[in-house]
Amino acid sequence: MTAPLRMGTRKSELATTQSGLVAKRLTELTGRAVELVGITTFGDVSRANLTQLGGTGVFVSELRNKLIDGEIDFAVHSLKDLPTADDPRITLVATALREDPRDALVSSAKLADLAPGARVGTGSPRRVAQLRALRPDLHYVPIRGNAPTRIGKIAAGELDAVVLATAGLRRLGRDGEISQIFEVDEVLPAPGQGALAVECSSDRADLIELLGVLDDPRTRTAVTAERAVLSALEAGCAAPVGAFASDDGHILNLTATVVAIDGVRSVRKSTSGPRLAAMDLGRDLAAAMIAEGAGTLMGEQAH
Ligand SMILES: NCc1[nH]cc(CCC(=O)O)c1CC(=O)O
Repeated sequence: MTAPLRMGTRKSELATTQSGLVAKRLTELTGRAVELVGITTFGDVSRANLTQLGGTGVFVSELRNKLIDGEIDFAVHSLKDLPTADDPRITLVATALREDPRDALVSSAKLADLAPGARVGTGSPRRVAQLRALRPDLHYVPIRGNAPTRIGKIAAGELDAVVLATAGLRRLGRDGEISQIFEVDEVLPAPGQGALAVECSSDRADLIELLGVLDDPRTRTAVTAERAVLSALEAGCAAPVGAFASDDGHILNLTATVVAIDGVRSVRKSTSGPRLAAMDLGRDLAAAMIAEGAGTLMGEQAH
């Protein structure tokens, strides 16, 4: 009998749920059994604000080290948590199972109906800046912790609303608490939001072939374009950068934005082109945004 594949995952409920979905799909497609290996990352332990942790990949590096050591065969991450910098020892072998990419408001009211001065929990500069453009009169409160902890602050009376990814809420079965899903023209999601990433060691040609069955080609092109924007802007997952692409099988439509933290000034641009030119589309769009001052807007909030 073939030994089960060892799948590394963070231990949060969302991470294990997402990893479980990938494991189930892999077993369906290949007949291979999968064993789950729970791993604690620096991002799980540190209580620092994510924007202050310095550098990207706080949720990812430990899992990558274990892939390189051979302790695990593959790892599953939220694609939006992956750093854009390429590590040649690691292969992004599949981009899979993209859920609704949009951001959601968890509250008893829609954003427009919250009372002036209401407290909205989110630590993401991207979300704060875009929400300020819609409701400049609300208080945006930085929060951390997993989704259930964040939502719990509403019942505890600390917050009136929290903003989270619809994808995570659906996967946790908490989407019944959503009062509003933001359209992408209101709040542009983070690059890669809603999609899962499967990584393995670049040395393992056997696994690259086996795990490749998990890849969804349209998700691959969309997230390639979105992440190319982020990479060309030299920004990480804590930057005030939104990007969303959709691939109809021929044409890729891509929109990206950089928003100043005051929510007033922003650069937003769209483009479209052949799906196989995803990387160039993203890179060219970022260059056009920089020409319109996107770099200056990002620089302002770096420190
Ligand atoms: N940065 C944390 C993170 N990484 C992925 C998700 C949700 C799932 C996803 O976007 O795929 C979340 C929480 C959130 O933003 O609500």
